[in-house]
Amino acid sequence: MARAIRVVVLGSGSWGTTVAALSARNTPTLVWSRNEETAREISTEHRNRRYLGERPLPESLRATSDLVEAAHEADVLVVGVPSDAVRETLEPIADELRAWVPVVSLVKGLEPGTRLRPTQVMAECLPGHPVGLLAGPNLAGEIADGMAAAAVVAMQDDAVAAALQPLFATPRFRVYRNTDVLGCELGGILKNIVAIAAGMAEGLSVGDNTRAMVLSRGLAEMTRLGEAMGASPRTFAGLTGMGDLIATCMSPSSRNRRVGEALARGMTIEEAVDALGQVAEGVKTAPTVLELAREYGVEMPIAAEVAAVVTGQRTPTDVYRGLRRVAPGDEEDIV
Ligand SMILES: NC(=O)C1=CN([C@@H]2O[C@H](COP(=O)(O)OP(=O)(O)OC[C@H]3O[C@@H](n4cnc5c(N)ncnc54)[C@H](O)[C@@H]3O)[C@@H](O)[C@H]2O)C=CC1
Ligand SMILES: O=C(CO)COP(=O)(O)O
Repeated sequence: MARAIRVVVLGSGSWGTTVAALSARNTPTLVWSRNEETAREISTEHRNRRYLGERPLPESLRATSDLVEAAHEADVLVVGVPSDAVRETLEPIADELRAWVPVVSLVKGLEPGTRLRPTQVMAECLPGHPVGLLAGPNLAGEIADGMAAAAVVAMQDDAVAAALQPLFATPRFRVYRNTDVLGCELGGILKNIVAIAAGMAEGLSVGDNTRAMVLSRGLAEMTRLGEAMGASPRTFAGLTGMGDLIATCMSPSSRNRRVGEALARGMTIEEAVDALGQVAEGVKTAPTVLELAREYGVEMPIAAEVAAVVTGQRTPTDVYRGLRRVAPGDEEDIV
């Protein structure tokens, strides 16, 4: 009998640990933490208290703080560190992985400086490995609590996606497939910026119509950039686009939304990020996305406003007051 596929998850934050817990229900799974104490806590106490409180993790989930040991074990490699840590995490293990180990990104930000998407960074660091991602409306705490949710595994090769599906799926976690890796990845990255705008709306107590306007025009500009970059616009109407946008903008537990709320209540960006103590990818991604929008000749007014706030050039109140000054164009004018 063939041995079971071994999944290795790099990163033991809220989402890396949660995905590792899903996978551990299906197949042997090891999670790598840069923090030795966290690795011990996961292996022996079946908890990751800093990120997931007292939620129990499967007893079969093992953890290590040895990156090379983790790489040697992987039949499938899942990357769950923040976008600015992907390269430094993967470069040391490029020669430690077996040939053709599929790499699955969980990361929803752009690499600062290079403007590369996480799957592009992964392909650069680990040439010869198929690279794709798992994304969707997946707030870690709810999934760790066993609430029903769905995600998409996106790989260029649908046969690889089909082989990965059952590793992450559980009766309460449906995993769909998509071959539009670019569209699925951009959805997860771009919605974080709109979630900061939605958080500001919450903090300023704007009306529900205003919130709906921000979400729908946010989705329009996400789709516009995606299509200009070569993604299918249909992807943005699915789980990784509209689905993730709705979850993140509506949920009080979204870190990006919480940053927006904190800014609207008068905190500086540094205070808001410090108070969070976890990653909110939209903060660093907003200015980088604007550079991409300029490169592709696409208008992204909401991202521009969010970038102006997170870089300290405008206040949330100015931004929402400024909505009145924007002349509306043709709603269908997507590209
Ligand atoms: N938490 C969630 O609900 C979801 C998060 N994501 C994405 O998953 C990615 C990871 O986020 P979370 O787990 O939520 O973050 P987190 O803030 O909960 O944890 C980040 C983890 O990365 C580790 N880390 C930070 N810098 C590192 C470095 N330089 N080298 C190695 N490890 C490092 C931290 O020690 C921690 O274990 C992000 O891109 C996020 O947008 C995607 C879907 C859902
Ligand atoms: O990506 C997420 C949900 O799908 C998590 O969003 P936050 O990073 O804003 O918490």
